[in-house]
Amino acid sequence: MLYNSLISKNKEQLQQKVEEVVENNRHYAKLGNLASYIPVLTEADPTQVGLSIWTIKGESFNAGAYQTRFTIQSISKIITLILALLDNGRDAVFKKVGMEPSGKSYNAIESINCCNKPFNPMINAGAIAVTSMIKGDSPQIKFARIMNFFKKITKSDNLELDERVYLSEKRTGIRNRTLAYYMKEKNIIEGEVEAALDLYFRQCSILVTAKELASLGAILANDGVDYETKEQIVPAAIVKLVRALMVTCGLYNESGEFAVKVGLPAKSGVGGGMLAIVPGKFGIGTFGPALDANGNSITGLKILENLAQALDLSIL
Ligand SMILES: NC(=O)CC[C@H](N)C(=O)O
Repeated sequence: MLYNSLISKNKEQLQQKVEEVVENNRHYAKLGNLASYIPVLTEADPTQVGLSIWTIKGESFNAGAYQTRFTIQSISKIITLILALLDNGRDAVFKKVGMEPSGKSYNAIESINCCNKPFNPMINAGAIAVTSMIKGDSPQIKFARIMNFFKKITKSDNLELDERVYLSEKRTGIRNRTLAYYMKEKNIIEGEVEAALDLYFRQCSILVTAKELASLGAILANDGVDYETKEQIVPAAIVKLVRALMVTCGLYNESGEFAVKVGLPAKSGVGGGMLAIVPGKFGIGTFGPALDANGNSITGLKILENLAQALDLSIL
């Protein structure tokens, strides 16, 4: 495989490739738009592009705005899903949330299936339901548990909440409120609806970098084992489940096209981040806040497509 020969023989070649794909795809930013339904997100610089690769041997290759901080948004859904699975077990979680692609956008009003469950944990409705299952005696304790787990799984102590983005979304998140109240009526949301929404808005507003996403990706590529300490942070069976949902639902109604063009488990966020996993090899984090019509980073998609082709990365 090209990747194997690159990593063992010539690290400079891989570093060069990383820089090249960032430069070659920069211009696509012009074709996208910032997420304006969360007003503070329109303050981002749409021309920024960054890429980071973190291997399971602990090596990293970076280019462009890979250290710029942005809100994690929907990429947080995979981390809270892992925590909810650890807290409640697989049966309890999937009693309330489905495992099928919805074929609709991440905040579609048609997010609930015929059994009154949200289609999957990667769309907003499913993620809000999952977040409502996280354990803790108070909202503060629940958020502290989420934050600590985010820090552990990204191997970064620098994570913090972007208070302005959080308040901006809390004020304007009417669609998420609508979905959550409907799910409360159907007994999907546990506890108070506003408390679940508040926790969800907070988890989405945690600041990360492309490099931190790549590090998280490396742990998921390494079947849940921290590539430095060798600690099993997430059981391998949960990693498999999450990677499967990323392939089928991670990019919402663009997941099928992405599987054809790239062929990797991935998750996007409207803050401009993308995370992709190359099992057994490395994690990839990208940043580019200009989004396509489906809410996925336009430069992130192009970068991943180019990288997958150049390094023959598809797992399919
Ligand atoms: N796709 C996304 O990143 C959506 C996350 C955003 N916080 C929302 O709930 O709408």
